Amino acid sequence: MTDTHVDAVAAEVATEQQHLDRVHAELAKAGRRADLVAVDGMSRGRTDRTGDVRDEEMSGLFERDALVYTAARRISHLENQHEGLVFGRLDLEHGDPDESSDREIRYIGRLGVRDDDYEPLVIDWRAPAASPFYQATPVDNRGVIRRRVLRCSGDEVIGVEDDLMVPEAPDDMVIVGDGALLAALTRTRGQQMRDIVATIQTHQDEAIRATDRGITEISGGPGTGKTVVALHRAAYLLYANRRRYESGGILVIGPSSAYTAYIERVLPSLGEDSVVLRSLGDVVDVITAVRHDPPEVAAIKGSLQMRTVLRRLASRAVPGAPTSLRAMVGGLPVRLEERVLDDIRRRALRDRSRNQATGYVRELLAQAAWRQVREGDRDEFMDSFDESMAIDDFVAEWWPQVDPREALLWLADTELAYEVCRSVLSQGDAAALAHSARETLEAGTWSVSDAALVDDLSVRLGQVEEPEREERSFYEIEELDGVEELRAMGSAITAPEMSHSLTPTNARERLLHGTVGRPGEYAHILVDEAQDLSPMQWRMIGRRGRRASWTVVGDVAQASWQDTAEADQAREEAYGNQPRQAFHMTTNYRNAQEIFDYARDVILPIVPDADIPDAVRETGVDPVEISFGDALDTSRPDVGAVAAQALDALAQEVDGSIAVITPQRHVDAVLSLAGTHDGRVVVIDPLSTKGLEWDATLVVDPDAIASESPGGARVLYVVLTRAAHRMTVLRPTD
Ligand SMILES: Nc1ncnc2c1ncn2[C@@H]1O[C@H](COP(=O)(O)OP(=O)(O)OP(=O)(O)O)[C@@H](O)[C@H]1O
Repeated sequence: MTDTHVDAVAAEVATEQQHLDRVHAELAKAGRRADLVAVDGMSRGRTDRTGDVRDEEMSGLFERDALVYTAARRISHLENQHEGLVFGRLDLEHGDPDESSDREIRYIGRLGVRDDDYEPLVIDWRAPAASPFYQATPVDNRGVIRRRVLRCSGDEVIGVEDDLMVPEAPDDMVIVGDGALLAALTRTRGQQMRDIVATIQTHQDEAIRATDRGITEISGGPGTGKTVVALHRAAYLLYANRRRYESGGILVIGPSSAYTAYIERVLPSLGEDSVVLRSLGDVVDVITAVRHDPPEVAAIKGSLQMRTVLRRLASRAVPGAPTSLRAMVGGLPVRLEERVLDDIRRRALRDRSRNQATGYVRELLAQAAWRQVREGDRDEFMDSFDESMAIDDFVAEWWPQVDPREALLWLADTELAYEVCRSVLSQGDAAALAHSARETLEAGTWSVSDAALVDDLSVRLGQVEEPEREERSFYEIEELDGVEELRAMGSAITAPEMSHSLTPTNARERLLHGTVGRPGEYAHILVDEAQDLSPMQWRMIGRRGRRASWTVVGDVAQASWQDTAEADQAREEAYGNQPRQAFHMTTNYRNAQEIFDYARDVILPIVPDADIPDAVRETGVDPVEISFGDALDTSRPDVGAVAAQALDALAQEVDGSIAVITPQRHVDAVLSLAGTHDGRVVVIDPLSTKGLEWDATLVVDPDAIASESPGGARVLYVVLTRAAHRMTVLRPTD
């Protein structure tokens, strides 16, 4: 770089700093007089010179007015994140490009800010006036001469990167840098996902701003930005139609709590904190599951055949309930045998949901009792029946309120499991369900696939009617704390250990704390890693989006759910009859090309039609393979020692986060590496890596990962596409 160039860059940075200072001065005033700060949607009509404003955008405009008073709070939130409130600048031409008086400058930021004269100092990135920032290309420049990305640290501009959108820059315009995208991709990743608001690419922008009607499906191979695009879309929807989406709610579903912890900063950094993030294990209130069932059990629990099993569970007699009624009512002996009681149960369940049928059941019992007695005055008999404490006791035992979780635990009785699974599942599968329920009772924690079953049962049984809601119990608090610990480790590996000191009584109490509520409904549902949802999980999510529009993100080659036809059927039911639009992403922004080539060679022989994107960035460094000794080969260091050494090397090469990804069989050998290298290292199981990424990964025993995982090589493919810059693979000696 020549001295003149350095001076020119410094001058550009100084100019941008001046503008940023103006914005901050305005914001300081906003703290005192919040009504002078406008979120930009307030008058998007005035700033959009390129097109008409649609009706719903206008309603969005007025809704944003209401946010004026919260703007200062939001902005201070953004400041704390050090993300840079203003990140872009457009120089547009309105006539002769060489005539500086014909030019317009627009600054683009996370929120819109206006000065006292109501002139925009910053335009919200989601406003139509900001769209040329994302849509302009040299081929179709949309009036843009120069697009500039500002890099800021707090309120200081530390650099600029320009893209020139016309063949030659006007004489008075300086062009700096090689473009912002590559700079962003080369940066260290850290522990949490960052927003990409400054470098959204044109094809991504199209998916982000697509109409909110019906179903939007976003597909693409690993690292193509599906997740980050979907999250920006959520922020866009809130902007474009705030009334609908803020009051109706947006639900974002991801595969694991490690994933929700990973993405949870993106929306707040875009100025939105009203979106509900849930992992598949905590969609149902009062259940926070992180434990995974073994693949074969998860496959049974996820399949649509469970509907029949759950229907039978919900309608059978309560285990241990009396099988006949014997009581004296009004001095007369009442005897109702099992067959009569069964008929009453069936009739009650035909007309009502179980937990709402208690009064009705009493009526049916009274009628049956009268039919049997037929002596004296009917009304008198009915009154006596109504007031009988013996009948109260009987009803309490025979027709108690049934908690859906309790009903699922009935499966722990193998005979009962055989009965409700008859002709639907094999005896082996029924026994596996029974065994799994017993394990749940021992562990005191639900598995991720149990959540969808509880949800289904809760709808079948109806809301449990309780006198009043319980306080949050000791076990609930403890369980949530446990989850935080897991999040911190970024690993589900230790889940079963949380329960080692539980007695059967408090394990049960922990499983049943709180009350399962009705499924909440949302206006928009965003599902990430959709290829992994089991049919029963689609039903669970579908219940929350009966009137919702959807954004659904996935890649079939990364699937860990095998029966795609059944999952597709359940997905169709969840969508309902809504229009669809599809977007396909083809550029891998995450993996260095050398890393992705390695992963591609693993997946293509197994899934020949896998969606293979282009990786845009090279590092010149291939993944490293190292072998370790095992019980049969003690001439080489064991896996723990080799992993520690390989990790030291990776930690030298990258500044950011590192994951050691290990199959169950090597967990003990590598667990002590978690938290090393200044807390940069997590140890994580293969399934929990879905949707996440690190600067470097250490992949332990890939063949074992494939053989231990439900999706086999597809899960290994996920694992091999998690590293941005470096990857080391450890294999046992042949
Ligand atoms: N336009 C962009 N500018 C900067 N970074 C980007 C851009 N698009 C994507 N990225 C980065 O690429 C990485 C991969 O994105 P993301 O996790 O959304 O991909 P994905 O398609 O969901 O991946 P996978 O299916 O493998 O989980 C992230 O670090 C993301 O920030």
